[in-house]
Amino acid sequence: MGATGSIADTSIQSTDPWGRVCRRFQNEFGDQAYSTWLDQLAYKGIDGYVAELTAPTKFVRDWIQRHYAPRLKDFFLAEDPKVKDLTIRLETRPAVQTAPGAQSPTATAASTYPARPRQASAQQEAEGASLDPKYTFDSFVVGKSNELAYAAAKRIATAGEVPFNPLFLHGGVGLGKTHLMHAIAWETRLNQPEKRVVYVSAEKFMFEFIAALRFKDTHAFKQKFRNVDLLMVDDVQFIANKDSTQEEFFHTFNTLVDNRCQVVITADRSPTDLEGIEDRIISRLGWGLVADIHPTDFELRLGILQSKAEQAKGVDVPVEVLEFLARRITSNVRELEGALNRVVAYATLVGRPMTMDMTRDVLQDLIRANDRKLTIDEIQRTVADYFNLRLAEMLSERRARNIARPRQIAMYLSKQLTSRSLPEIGRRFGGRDHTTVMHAVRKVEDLRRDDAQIDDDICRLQRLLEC
Ligand SMILES: Nc1ncnc2c1ncn2[C@@H]1O[C@H](COP(=O)(O)OP(=O)(O)OP(=O)(O)O)[C@@H](O)[C@H]1O
Repeated sequence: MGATGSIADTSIQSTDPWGRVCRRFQNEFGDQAYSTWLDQLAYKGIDGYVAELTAPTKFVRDWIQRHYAPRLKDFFLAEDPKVKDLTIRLETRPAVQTAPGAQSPTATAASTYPARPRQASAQQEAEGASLDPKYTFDSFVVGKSNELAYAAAKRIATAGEVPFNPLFLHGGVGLGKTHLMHAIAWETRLNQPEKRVVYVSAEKFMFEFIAALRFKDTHAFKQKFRNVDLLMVDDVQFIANKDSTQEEFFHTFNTLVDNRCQVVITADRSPTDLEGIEDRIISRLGWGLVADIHPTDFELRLGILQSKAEQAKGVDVPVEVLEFLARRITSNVRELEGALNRVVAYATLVGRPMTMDMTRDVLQDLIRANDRKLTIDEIQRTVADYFNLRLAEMLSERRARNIARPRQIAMYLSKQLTSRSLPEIGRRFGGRDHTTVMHAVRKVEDLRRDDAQIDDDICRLQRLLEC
């Protein structure tokens, strides 16, 4: 929050109208709405008869415009009779800087929100608040590994017929499943506010179900989860081996799908790999569209970092630091964000420009944890991809230079970057002799000295292979 934005700052309240506008807002809409929405704005002053505010993202700006702008104008007018209008401009702020070391919260609570009047009540706002306002489609960076999941999620959030039900998103930890679900919820709220949307973690679904059984209130529970247009259940693997919860989930799921209400499910693995979940449920989960979010590649990690770093206004993050992070922190996006936050926070605190040495120092532990052993298989695939060859082609007997050269480079990299012996490498390259590998290694060493283009290709490949 900008210096002029905090209502806790009493000196501000007494000297400009913003503090008092905030106080009015908080009284009318509640603490939750204040901290979720208004606290994100910065007050810029009153220009003539227009009160000027800025918002950090398009999403926050649009939301406030739609839901709160008329009341905000009233509040300004009450403070200053000159004010006839209100503008909210977009001004990105240093999001990574303000939350050093913090990881984005993962919403776990159920959030239910029926279609709401333009002016939401504080209670309704509090219910919606477990959705993270940062998790929108705008802030989701799309790459090869997540494009199907993104497109399917977007499709659900946009009005119109959806040709698949349910949508089952799966992928490893921290790859954006929850982010996409929240984005669906936010976007649906904007585009189709009449829809009843429920987002719930499978864990919360189970706890609510158990509570309903305990307090003999299963009717209300069923009403809540079956009387919706869009149900999203996060981390469904959680209900593995929980028999009665599974049963209830199955009925809820069937009721909704039979009524053509959209269901979105996420899990850390594909339906067929889910263990401890009944076969009939697994089979139904796979009926719609199953979209896998694959681990990120270097380009996507770099894209995500660039997008986060752009928000870190006032902190200059050198490209080489971004590339270094994208190369070395490969585990998941949550860890990647955490790493950037840590370096930004450190540079800000010590007041020094960010350098590679600083980055290596600050992230020693993370870098060590992300060190991994490259396999010959990965090298072969990366090299084949890089030179636009099929893997089988590269491993074949063909001697045409456009195939033989990449093969030699892959052999060279296998020798450089793994601890495999020459005969082992030969075997992995279609059963070739160790002398062939030795020849390839020498040849590539010579070429690197004489041919700048080849040297450049190999440097790029090494970077791609995260070495
Ligand atoms: N493609 C992306 N673009 C921008 N941010 C991303 C992307 N993918 C993941 N993130 C960010 O990474 C963090 C982790 O994502 P998220 O919580 O959605 O992961 P998840 O797949 O639900 O993980 P888990 O299995 O732990 O629940 C979030 O801060 C999210 O915003």
